[in-house]
Amino acid sequence: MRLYGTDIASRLMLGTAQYPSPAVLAEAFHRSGAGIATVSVRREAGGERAGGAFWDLVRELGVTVLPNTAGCHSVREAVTTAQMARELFDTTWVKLEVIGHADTLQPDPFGLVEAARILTDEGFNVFPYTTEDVVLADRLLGAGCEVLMPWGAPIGTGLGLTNIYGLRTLRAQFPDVPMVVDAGLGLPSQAAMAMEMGYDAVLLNTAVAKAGDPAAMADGFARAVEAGRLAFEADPMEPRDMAAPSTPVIGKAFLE
Ligand SMILES: CC(=O)[C@@H](O)[C@H](O)COP(=O)(O)O
Repeated sequence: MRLYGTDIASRLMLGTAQYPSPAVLAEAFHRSGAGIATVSVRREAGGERAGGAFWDLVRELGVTVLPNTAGCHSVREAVTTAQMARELFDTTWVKLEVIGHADTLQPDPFGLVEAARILTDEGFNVFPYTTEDVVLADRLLGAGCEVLMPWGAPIGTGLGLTNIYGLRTLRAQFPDVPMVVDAGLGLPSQAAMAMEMGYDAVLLNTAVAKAGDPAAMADGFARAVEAGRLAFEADPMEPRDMAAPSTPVIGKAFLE
């Protein structure tokens, strides 16, 4: 998978928040084989884990760091946080979150496009956390984003793919744009489904960090992502309403 000119081996991306301990976080990453770790710059920089130890732990994971602007509710906050992330991690990559609604953590579509334009003009490679809205997707691409990250469901809910029609439509409308289903996944089967639909990758955090055994869950997600991708590439059959016998011709084992 190629994102902003960089080859990423794994199609699973993991968040770094809410793990019970640094050791569990490291083990979960190890079992997941994730190629990208996302880090909330604003939360970590301001919280009890502020300072070198947490950043060092993230760097030691040996994966590509995708800083995010989680917790930002305005364009200004998001842009400032992205600029801070660039200094901290020496990267132009940023997962852009501009939250517009406190209860659903739904992105603010207007602020998102505005912030995306400012950041791409400043040379950032923006990964916008968005919805399945095709018009918003079009505006984000117009603002210079080359990757989209539509939600599966609101962050932290574990509800899975709540708008399958919308996600299918989005995927079909922009077939050449790399897209990552980000947020709301609760189970590996939901990640597999996103991959079967042709999404390029999934990003999740809560489902792994809050599992009873985060490392085992990370492993489960890794296998599901791989299985889903294999199925997509294998050109799945079209479902049909009418039954059809699996062995239609007597005495003929193969179609050829
Ligand atoms: C870590 C991160 O970037 C989250 O904001 C992300 O959207 C993951 O969401 P879940 O915790 O629902 O998987």
